[in-house]
Amino acid sequence: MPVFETHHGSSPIILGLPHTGTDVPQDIWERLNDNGKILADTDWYIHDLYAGLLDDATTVRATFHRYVIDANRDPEGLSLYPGQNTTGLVPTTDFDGNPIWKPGEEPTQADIAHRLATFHAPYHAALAAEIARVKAIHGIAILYDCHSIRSHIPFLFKGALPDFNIGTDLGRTCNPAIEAIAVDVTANARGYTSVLNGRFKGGWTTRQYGKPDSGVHAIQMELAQSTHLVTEAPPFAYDAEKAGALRIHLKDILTRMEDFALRINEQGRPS
Ligand SMILES: N=CN[C@@H](CCC(=O)O)C(=O)O
Repeated sequence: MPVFETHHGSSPIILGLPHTGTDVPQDIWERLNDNGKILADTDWYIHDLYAGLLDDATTVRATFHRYVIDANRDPEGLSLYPGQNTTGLVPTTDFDGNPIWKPGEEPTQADIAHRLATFHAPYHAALAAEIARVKAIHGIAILYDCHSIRSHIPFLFKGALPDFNIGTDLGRTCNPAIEAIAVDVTANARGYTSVLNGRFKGGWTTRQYGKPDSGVHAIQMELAQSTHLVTEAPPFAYDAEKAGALRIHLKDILTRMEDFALRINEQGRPS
């Protein structure tokens, strides 16, 4: 079972998709409790939502579920938000704080080490290789990490989440012009709400790869699932009409970021 899928595109944009996978090996599946087996914290359909928005963007998609191991967490196990509720490298709870493993079946240190080597490391080796390949072509690479989450999760945040949650680790992970594109498009998207570096500031992926001084820019987009699902509960069905309206804005963001990267590349070329 391949643990990731890649499309080697020609665009300067790379779409990271760490949380849309639903594959769980049988031996791990048997250790999940009934709550865990709902796989509630999946970024449902996010790869479909972004499909075809750019002509030839690179995509790197984890096919394994985040309950196997979370590709958007520090492999050393460091918390994304020390002191706040969040989920870990191999989560023990879902986003509501409820256990996902049968009693006595929580992952051991040996399990975590095995899953790091089998899932997390190969996914990130593929992502790093694509970033290097794209940067070699264009002199710049923009990693846009695609996420979604339920809009109401009291364990993680108060009230309702905005529709678009842009994360750049307080501006550290990309050129300000790239951040500004996401802010401008989402602020002007009628009927939608948005925030920059609110509750979701960018996960480990964004923080790890976003090194603007070296030409690698990273930005995370966390979408409220109410923008493209029928309901944010099982069976987590896709709402094609809502998604169609949302895709217009996502396409605008990605197209403008691609144009920015191609322009920078042109300007940076020796004459
Ligand atoms: N849908 C996923 N959300 C991300 C959020 C990362 C962040 O805190 O910015 C995650 O848990 O990995």
